[in-house]
Amino acid sequence: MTGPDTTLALIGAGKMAECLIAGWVEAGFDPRAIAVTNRRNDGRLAELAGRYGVRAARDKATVLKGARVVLMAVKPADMATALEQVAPHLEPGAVVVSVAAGIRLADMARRLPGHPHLVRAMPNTASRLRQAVTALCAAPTCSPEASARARWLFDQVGATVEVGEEAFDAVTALSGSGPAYVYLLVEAMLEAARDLGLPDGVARDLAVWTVVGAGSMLRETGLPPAELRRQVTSPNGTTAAAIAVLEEMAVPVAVRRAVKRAAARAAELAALIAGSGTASPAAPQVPGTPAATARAAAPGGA
Ligand SMILES: NC(=O)C1=CN([C@@H]2O[C@H](COP(=O)(O)OP(=O)(O)OC[C@H]3O[C@@H](n4cnc5c(N)ncnc54)[C@H](O)[C@@H]3O)[C@@H](O)[C@H]2O)C=CC1
Ligand SMILES: O=C(O)[C@@H]1CCC=N1
Repeated sequence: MTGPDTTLALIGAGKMAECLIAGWVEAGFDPRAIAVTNRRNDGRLAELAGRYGVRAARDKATVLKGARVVLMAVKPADMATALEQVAPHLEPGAVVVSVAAGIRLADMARRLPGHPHLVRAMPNTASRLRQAVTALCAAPTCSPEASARARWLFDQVGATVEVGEEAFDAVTALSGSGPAYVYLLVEAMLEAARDLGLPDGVARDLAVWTVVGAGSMLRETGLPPAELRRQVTSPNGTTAAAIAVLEEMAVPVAVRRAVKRAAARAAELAALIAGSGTASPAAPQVPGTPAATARAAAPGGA
């Protein structure tokens, strides 16, 4: 599946990098065409090399040699340093793709002066199973061929969609972070199932297939989620009783607020590289939540 044009270097060997590597190898990508590096020499590189057969090296010059795609998979706070380390070793035609939340194309360009082929991407961890959705946006300076090269890679691990850069914080909040919202819901469903006396294994199977089935219904029928929900909800039945509790507890309001807070946090993370110094390393609490209220009430709290 791969040739010299898709020789790929990953900068950062964390969770997102591994999900992408797993997806690409599963897609038939030659693991020897993938090189990965990491900041720390803590066994992580050997682990990935052993698990997937990829090449791994601490030295950036080694992994970047011949790379036609350079995937930046470090945390937003580490992006400035990582880009500056990469800059001297880039092949002229390489496309540099960042998957970092918040980091803007203009911020990448500042750290890679004179390098035109820049792409932002927001995948999610389902790339491990080739079921991700990835949003992409290329810099205006990026050649169509380089942009297509980047998109092709993400096509191998799920669906892709091109969006304007102004949409990226919203995309990050929706589909980048989105799997975690679903997992939280399943965690709570499983805790309730245990309280109701269901064995853990049975409950997990039931919950997993429920989520898979609901996702497939959304995808295959194309119906609005409200209509699909209506089909489940018999008047005065069990679902109606459950939904009444969720609405009483303002769960839909909380979810809307959570997704918007994630988007706002992406915008704050942009400041980490822009150097404005306004971003806090940890996400601040949403005003009105118990933790935020407690902090605000504490001496010196804000
Ligand atoms: N985890 C997720 O579900 C998703 C993460 N992302 C983005 O992917 C990026 C990575 O996230 P994770 O994999 O979750 O984080 P992680 O903390 O698991 O991995 C980041 C890795 O980068 C390494 N690193 C830091 N500075 C480096 C440098 N200068 N050179 C080489 N390696 C360096 C760290 O040692 C670490 O192993 C973040 O920017 C995040 O916003 C995007 C979509 C989903
Ligand atoms: O939580 C984060 O900041 C990253 C970006 C999207 C998913 N994980």
